[in-house]
Amino acid sequence: MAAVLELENLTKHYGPTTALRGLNLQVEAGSVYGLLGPNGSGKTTTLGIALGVLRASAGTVRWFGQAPTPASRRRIGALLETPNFFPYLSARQNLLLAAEVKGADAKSVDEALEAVDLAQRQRDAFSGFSLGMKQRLALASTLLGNPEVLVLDEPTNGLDPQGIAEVRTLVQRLAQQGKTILLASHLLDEIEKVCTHVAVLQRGELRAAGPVSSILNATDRVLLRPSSAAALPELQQALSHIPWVSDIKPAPDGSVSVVLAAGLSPAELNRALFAHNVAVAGLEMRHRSLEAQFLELTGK
Ligand SMILES: Nc1ncnc2c1ncn2[C@@H]1O[C@H](COP(=O)(O)OP(=O)(O)OP(=O)(O)O)[C@@H](O)[C@H]1O
Repeated sequence: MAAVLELENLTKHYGPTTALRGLNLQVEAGSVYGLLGPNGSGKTTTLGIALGVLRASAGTVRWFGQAPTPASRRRIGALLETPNFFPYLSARQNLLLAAEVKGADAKSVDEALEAVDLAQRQRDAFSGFSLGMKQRLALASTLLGNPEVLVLDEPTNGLDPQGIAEVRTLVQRLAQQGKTILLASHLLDEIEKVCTHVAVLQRGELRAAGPVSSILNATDRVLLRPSSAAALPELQQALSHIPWVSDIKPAPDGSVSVVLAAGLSPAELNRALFAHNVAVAGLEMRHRSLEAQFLELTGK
């Protein structure tokens, strides 16, 4: 996969405040990359530098393998803050104005309205729109000119639950259509639902990065209940002989939790124990949520 965006060693100082410290990040084509971090962790600064609206104190930005140019900028649609739509103009009129500023044509307006499911409501005034519809229109404005990449800062911020659901569904659909998406959020839930990859930022530093699924899998644990209290030592003994089992931890309730190497399943563990003549009374997968990891990573 080609790298769409590469950030190398980005550092940003705002006077005495260091907002980013040597950030490295690579966004591959076709991914939905989540930038996850608490308030003030540097997400907006990262996006601002990537888009060229902020200047880095040090480090480099490459889009599509090259230093940014006006031509590469046209391949990117961005939503950093809520656009100022005119309340009494229709959705279509607002987008036509935005298209004029961007140098996009009317066909692009039709496509964008279609993409965000507002074609039916395009003649209605913006002021009558629900929060979700307003944000979908904002997303439509990023689609003008049909960019390959979308950069979205907290796209569901301030929305009601219905609006959040609408916007998340839309982001997923745009990703399915092949857009590469870089999205900042402080919501773990959002990242888990929408993103393929995640980078966790804390105080301007990268704490973890990778596919959402591998970050989750890497820390899943399997919980085993021995057939009786007396069988516990035997179970632990057998586990210690299985090379792809690690971090064997007895729990206060008499069960044992372990970590399996990548790609191995609880069923395979059961078979391996059976081969050691050990049968367990229970075996269950405990997914450690991204939230638990995030809290651990950020020391909260
Ligand atoms: N224009 C600025 N002047 C001074 N400090 C700033 C400025 N912009 C951001 N900062 C500081 O830089 C740090 C990172 O801020 P940034 O907005 O990038 O974080 P964020 O993760 O996007 O947070 P939020 O979600 O609250 O916007 C914070 O300490 C913030 O106070």
